Amino acid sequence: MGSDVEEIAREEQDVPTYAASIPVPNVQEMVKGDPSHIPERYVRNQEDMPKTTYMKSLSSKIPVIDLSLLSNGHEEELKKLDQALKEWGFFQVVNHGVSERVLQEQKLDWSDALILVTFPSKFRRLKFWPSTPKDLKEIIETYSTEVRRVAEELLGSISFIMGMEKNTLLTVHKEMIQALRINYYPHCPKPDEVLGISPHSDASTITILLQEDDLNGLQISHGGEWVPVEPISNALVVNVGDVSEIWSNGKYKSIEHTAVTNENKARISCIISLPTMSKLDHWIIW
Ligand SMILES: O=C(O)CCC(=O)C(=O)O
Ligand SMILES: [Fe+2]
Repeated sequence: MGSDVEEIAREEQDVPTYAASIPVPNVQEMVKGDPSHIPERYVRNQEDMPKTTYMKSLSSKIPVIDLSLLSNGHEEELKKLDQALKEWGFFQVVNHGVSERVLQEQKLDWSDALILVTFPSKFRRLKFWPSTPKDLKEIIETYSTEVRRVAEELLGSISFIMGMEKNTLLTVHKEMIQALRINYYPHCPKPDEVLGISPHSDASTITILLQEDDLNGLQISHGGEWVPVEPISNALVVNVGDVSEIWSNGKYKSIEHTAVTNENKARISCIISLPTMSKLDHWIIW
Protein backbone atom coordinates (compact mmCIF):
# COMPACT_ATOMS: atom_id res chain seq x y z
CA MET A 1 0.00 0.00 0.00
CA GLY A 2 2.95 2.33 0.77
CA SER A 3 3.95 2.56 -2.91
CA ASP A 4 0.32 3.16 -3.94
CA VAL A 5 0.21 6.10 -1.61
CA GLU A 6 3.40 7.54 -3.12
CA GLU A 7 2.04 7.01 -6.64
CA ILE A 8 -1.15 8.79 -5.68
CA ALA A 9 0.76 11.66 -4.11
CA ARG A 10 2.81 12.06 -7.32
CA GLU A 11 -0.36 12.40 -9.35
CA GLU A 12 -1.69 15.15 -7.15
CA GLN A 13 -0.97 17.82 -9.70
CA ASP A 14 -3.94 16.45 -11.73
CA VAL A 15 -6.38 17.28 -8.95
CA PRO A 16 -8.89 19.92 -9.99
CA THR A 17 -8.87 22.80 -7.57
CA TYR A 18 -10.71 26.08 -7.22
CA ALA A 19 -7.61 28.23 -7.01
CA ALA A 20 -3.98 27.73 -6.24
CA SER A 21 -3.06 29.09 -2.85
CA ILE A 22 0.07 29.58 -0.80
CA PRO A 23 0.08 29.38 2.98
CA VAL A 24 -0.42 32.90 4.32
CA PRO A 25 -0.89 34.31 7.81
CA ASN A 26 -4.37 35.05 9.09
CA VAL A 27 -4.65 38.81 8.59
CA GLN A 28 -7.30 39.25 11.27
CA GLU A 29 -5.00 37.67 13.85
CA MET A 30 -2.09 39.76 12.62
CA VAL A 31 -4.02 42.99 13.06
CA LYS A 32 -5.22 41.88 16.49
CA GLY A 33 -1.58 41.29 17.49
CA ASP A 34 -0.12 44.60 16.28
CA PRO A 35 -2.63 46.91 14.56
CA SER A 36 0.02 49.43 13.50
CA HIS A 37 2.50 47.13 11.75
CA ILE A 38 2.24 46.17 8.08
CA PRO A 39 4.76 43.47 7.14
CA GLU A 40 6.79 44.17 4.00
CA ARG A 41 5.09 41.36 2.05
CA TYR A 42 1.90 43.42 2.07
CA VAL A 43 3.29 46.80 1.07
CA ARG A 44 2.79 47.48 -2.68
CA ASN A 45 4.91 49.61 -4.97
CA GLN A 46 3.17 52.96 -5.43
CA GLU A 47 2.98 52.46 -9.21
CA ASP A 48 1.05 49.23 -8.67
CA MET A 49 -1.64 50.99 -6.66
CA PRO A 50 -4.92 51.78 -8.48
CA LYS A 51 -5.29 55.52 -8.91
CA THR A 52 -8.70 55.84 -7.37
CA THR A 53 -10.54 59.03 -7.96
CA TYR A 54 -13.90 58.81 -6.35
CA MET A 55 -16.29 59.67 -9.13
CA LYS A 56 -19.70 59.66 -7.60
CA SER A 57 -21.36 60.38 -10.92
CA LEU A 58 -19.73 57.32 -12.54
CA SER A 59 -20.29 55.11 -9.51
CA SER A 60 -23.97 55.82 -9.68
CA LYS A 61 -23.98 54.53 -13.28
CA ILE A 62 -22.99 50.98 -12.30
CA PRO A 63 -26.12 49.14 -13.40
CA VAL A 64 -28.78 48.06 -10.93
CA ILE A 65 -30.92 45.21 -12.19
CA ASP A 66 -34.39 44.36 -10.88
CA LEU A 67 -34.59 40.58 -10.78
CA SER A 68 -38.38 40.55 -10.40
CA LEU A 69 -38.69 42.44 -13.69
CA LEU A 70 -36.23 40.06 -15.38
CA SER A 71 -38.25 37.09 -14.16
CA ASN A 72 -41.34 38.56 -15.82
CA GLY A 73 -39.48 38.97 -19.10
CA HIS A 74 -39.57 42.80 -18.86
CA GLU A 75 -38.04 43.93 -22.15
CA GLU A 76 -36.38 47.12 -20.89
CA GLU A 77 -34.80 45.29 -17.98
CA LEU A 78 -33.46 42.56 -20.29
CA LYS A 79 -31.88 45.29 -22.42
CA LYS A 80 -30.40 46.80 -19.28
CA LEU A 81 -28.90 43.42 -18.37
CA ASP A 82 -27.42 43.12 -21.84
CA GLN A 83 -25.84 46.57 -21.49
CA ALA A 84 -24.57 45.78 -18.02
CA LEU A 85 -22.88 42.62 -19.23
CA LYS A 86 -21.36 44.36 -22.26
CA GLU A 87 -20.30 47.66 -20.73
CA TRP A 88 -19.54 46.98 -17.11
CA GLY A 89 -19.35 43.28 -16.48
CA PHE A 90 -20.66 44.19 -13.01
CA PHE A 91 -24.08 45.00 -11.70
CA GLN A 92 -26.10 45.01 -8.51
CA VAL A 93 -29.28 43.00 -8.24
CA VAL A 94 -32.29 44.25 -6.27
CA ASN A 95 -35.71 42.70 -5.69
CA HIS A 96 -34.09 39.26 -5.74
CA GLY A 97 -36.44 37.78 -3.15
CA VAL A 98 -33.68 36.74 -0.73
CA SER A 99 -35.08 37.90 2.57
CA GLU A 100 -33.20 40.39 4.70
CA ARG A 101 -33.17 37.88 7.50
CA VAL A 102 -31.34 35.34 5.35
CA LEU A 103 -28.92 37.96 4.02
CA GLN A 104 -28.03 39.37 7.39
CA GLU A 105 -28.41 36.58 9.83
CA GLN A 106 -27.45 33.36 8.19
CA LYS A 107 -27.06 31.00 11.08
CA LEU A 108 -24.14 28.68 11.47
CA ASP A 109 -24.32 24.94 11.95
CA TRP A 110 -23.33 23.46 15.33
CA SER A 111 -20.84 21.11 13.72
CA ASP A 112 -17.45 20.75 12.14
CA ALA A 113 -16.88 18.81 8.95
CA LEU A 114 -13.91 17.13 7.36
CA ILE A 115 -14.34 16.56 3.63
CA LEU A 116 -11.99 14.36 1.63
CA VAL A 117 -12.19 13.09 -1.93
CA THR A 118 -11.49 9.36 -1.80
CA PHE A 119 -12.05 8.14 -5.39
CA PRO A 120 -10.65 8.18 -7.99
CA SER A 121 -7.48 7.77 -5.99
CA LYS A 122 -5.57 10.24 -8.18
CA PHE A 123 -7.80 13.00 -6.73
CA ARG A 124 -6.71 12.28 -3.17
CA ARG A 125 -4.82 15.15 -1.63
CA LEU A 126 -3.10 13.10 0.98
CA LYS A 127 -1.26 15.97 2.54
CA PHE A 128 -4.58 17.28 3.86
CA TRP A 129 -5.66 13.95 5.31
CA PRO A 130 -5.35 13.91 9.10
CA SER A 131 -2.32 12.00 10.33
CA THR A 132 -3.99 10.92 13.56
CA PRO A 133 -5.29 8.49 14.60
CA LYS A 134 -2.40 6.50 13.13
CA ASP A 135 -4.45 4.09 11.01
CA LEU A 136 -6.91 6.65 9.70
CA LYS A 137 -5.71 6.49 6.08
CA GLU A 138 -6.04 2.71 6.01
CA ILE A 139 -9.46 2.86 7.70
CA ILE A 140 -10.69 5.39 5.14
CA GLU A 141 -9.26 3.29 2.30
CA THR A 142 -11.01 0.14 3.53
CA TYR A 143 -14.29 1.83 4.35
CA SER A 144 -14.56 3.80 1.14
CA THR A 145 -13.68 0.73 -0.96
CA GLU A 146 -16.39 -1.30 0.77
CA VAL A 147 -18.97 1.45 0.44
CA ARG A 148 -18.03 1.83 -3.22
CA ARG A 149 -19.06 -1.79 -3.75
CA VAL A 150 -22.37 -1.17 -1.96
CA ALA A 151 -22.91 1.97 -4.07
CA GLU A 152 -22.22 0.07 -7.31
CA GLU A 153 -24.72 -2.60 -6.35
CA LEU A 154 -27.33 -0.02 -5.44
CA LEU A 155 -26.82 1.88 -8.71
CA GLY A 156 -27.18 -1.44 -10.56
CA SER A 157 -30.51 -2.14 -8.89
CA ILE A 158 -31.72 1.43 -9.35
CA SER A 159 -30.85 1.23 -13.09
CA PHE A 160 -32.79 -2.00 -13.30
CA ILE A 161 -35.96 -0.67 -11.65
CA MET A 162 -35.73 2.39 -13.90
CA GLY A 163 -36.01 -0.04 -16.82
CA MET A 164 -32.40 0.28 -17.96
CA GLU A 165 -29.43 -2.02 -18.29
CA LYS A 166 -27.94 -2.76 -14.88
CA ASN A 167 -24.71 -0.90 -15.58
CA THR A 168 -26.31 2.23 -17.09
CA LEU A 169 -26.12 4.54 -14.07
CA LEU A 170 -22.64 3.35 -13.32
CA THR A 171 -21.59 4.13 -16.87
CA VAL A 172 -23.04 7.64 -16.82
CA HIS A 173 -20.95 8.36 -13.74
CA LYS A 174 -17.94 7.76 -16.00
CA GLU A 175 -15.11 7.95 -13.51
CA MET A 176 -16.97 7.37 -10.25
CA ILE A 177 -16.06 10.10 -7.82
CA GLN A 178 -16.51 9.48 -4.15
CA ALA A 179 -16.26 12.05 -1.39
CA LEU A 180 -16.18 11.40 2.32
CA ARG A 181 -17.58 13.84 4.82
CA ILE A 182 -17.19 13.31 8.52
CA ASN A 183 -19.45 15.50 10.62
CA TYR A 184 -18.73 16.11 14.27
CA TYR A 185 -21.60 17.51 16.31
CA PRO A 186 -20.38 18.52 19.79
CA HIS A 187 -22.89 18.21 22.61
CA CYS A 188 -24.84 21.42 22.98
CA PRO A 189 -26.20 22.96 26.20
CA LYS A 190 -29.26 24.23 24.28
CA PRO A 191 -30.02 21.69 21.54
CA ASP A 192 -33.42 23.33 20.92
CA GLU A 193 -31.79 26.54 19.85
CA VAL A 194 -29.30 25.29 17.27
CA LEU A 195 -29.16 22.89 14.34
CA GLY A 196 -26.31 20.46 13.77
CA ILE A 197 -26.73 20.88 10.04
CA SER A 198 -29.24 23.14 8.29
CA PRO A 199 -32.02 21.51 6.27
CA HIS A 200 -30.70 20.66 2.81
CA SER A 201 -30.83 18.06 0.09
CA ASP A 202 -27.64 16.42 -1.17
CA ALA A 203 -26.31 17.30 -4.61
CA SER A 204 -25.10 13.73 -5.12
CA THR A 205 -26.49 10.80 -7.07
CA ILE A 206 -26.85 8.87 -3.85
CA THR A 207 -25.45 9.43 -0.38
CA ILE A 208 -24.54 6.66 2.04
CA LEU A 209 -24.43 7.60 5.70
CA LEU A 210 -23.14 5.75 8.71
CA GLN A 211 -24.48 6.99 12.03
CA GLU A 212 -23.85 6.00 15.60
CA ASP A 213 -25.94 3.16 16.99
CA ASP A 214 -27.14 4.77 20.17
CA LEU A 215 -27.81 8.39 19.30
CA ASN A 216 -30.52 10.03 17.19
CA GLY A 217 -29.62 13.06 15.12
CA LEU A 218 -30.63 12.70 11.50
CA GLN A 219 -34.15 13.86 10.67
CA ILE A 220 -35.81 13.71 7.28
CA SER A 221 -38.73 15.61 5.85
CA HIS A 222 -41.69 13.35 5.13
CA GLY A 223 -45.33 14.34 4.71
CA GLY A 224 -44.71 17.78 6.18
CA GLU A 225 -43.06 16.39 9.34
CA TRP A 226 -39.46 15.98 10.47
CA VAL A 227 -38.96 12.27 11.04
CA PRO A 228 -35.93 11.04 13.06
CA VAL A 229 -34.05 8.19 11.40
CA GLU A 230 -33.64 5.80 14.32
CA PRO A 231 -30.26 4.07 13.97
CA ILE A 232 -30.39 0.35 13.18
CA SER A 233 -27.18 -1.28 14.33
CA ASN A 234 -24.74 -1.77 11.41
CA ALA A 235 -27.17 -0.37 8.85
CA LEU A 236 -26.15 2.26 6.30
CA VAL A 237 -28.61 5.09 5.63
CA VAL A 238 -28.98 5.81 1.91
CA ASN A 239 -30.64 8.83 0.40
CA VAL A 240 -31.47 9.94 -3.10
CA GLY A 241 -29.55 13.04 -4.15
CA ASP A 242 -30.51 15.85 -6.52
CA VAL A 243 -28.83 14.15 -9.49
CA SER A 244 -31.02 11.04 -9.15
CA GLU A 245 -34.12 13.22 -8.83
CA ILE A 246 -33.17 14.83 -12.14
CA TRP A 247 -32.16 11.56 -13.83
CA SER A 248 -35.48 9.97 -12.82
CA ASN A 249 -37.51 12.96 -14.01
CA GLY A 250 -38.62 13.60 -10.46
CA LYS A 251 -39.83 10.04 -9.84
CA TYR A 252 -37.29 9.63 -7.04
CA LYS A 253 -37.13 12.55 -4.65
CA SER A 254 -34.05 14.18 -3.19
CA ILE A 255 -35.41 14.71 0.29
CA GLU A 256 -34.55 17.56 2.63
CA HIS A 257 -32.88 16.44 5.81
CA THR A 258 -31.27 18.00 8.84
CA ALA A 259 -29.36 16.90 11.95
CA VAL A 260 -30.12 17.93 15.51
CA THR A 261 -27.68 18.00 18.39
CA ASN A 262 -27.75 16.35 21.78
CA GLU A 263 -27.42 17.97 25.18
CA ASN A 264 -25.08 15.39 26.69
CA LYS A 265 -23.32 13.54 23.92
CA ALA A 266 -21.34 14.45 20.84
CA ARG A 267 -22.32 12.67 17.65
CA ILE A 268 -20.30 11.70 14.60
CA SER A 269 -21.72 10.83 11.21
CA CYS A 270 -19.73 9.56 8.28
CA ILE A 271 -21.10 10.28 4.84
CA ILE A 272 -20.04 8.98 1.48
CA SER A 273 -21.39 10.96 -1.37
CA LEU A 274 -21.32 10.02 -5.04
CA PRO A 275 -21.22 13.26 -6.90
CA THR A 276 -20.93 13.63 -10.65
CA MET A 277 -18.36 15.58 -12.55
CA SER A 278 -19.54 17.55 -15.54
CA LYS A 279 -17.48 18.18 -18.65
CA LEU A 280 -16.38 21.44 -17.10
CA ASP A 281 -14.66 19.64 -14.25
CA HIS A 282 -17.08 21.46 -12.02
CA TRP A 283 -17.66 19.50 -8.88
CA ILE A 284 -20.98 18.96 -7.31
CA ILE A 285 -20.52 17.32 -3.97
CA TRP A 286 -22.67 18.71 -1.18
O1 LIG B 1 -25.19 13.84 10.28
C1 LIG B 1 -26.20 13.53 9.69
O2 LIG B 1 -26.98 12.67 10.10
C2 LIG B 1 -26.59 14.22 8.40
C3 LIG B 1 -25.42 14.79 7.65
C4 LIG B 1 -25.76 15.26 6.27
O3 LIG B 1 -26.89 15.32 5.89
C5 LIG B 1 -24.69 15.69 5.35
O4 LIG B 1 -23.51 15.78 5.74
O5 LIG B 1 -25.02 15.95 4.15
FE1 LIG C 1 -27.02 15.65 3.73
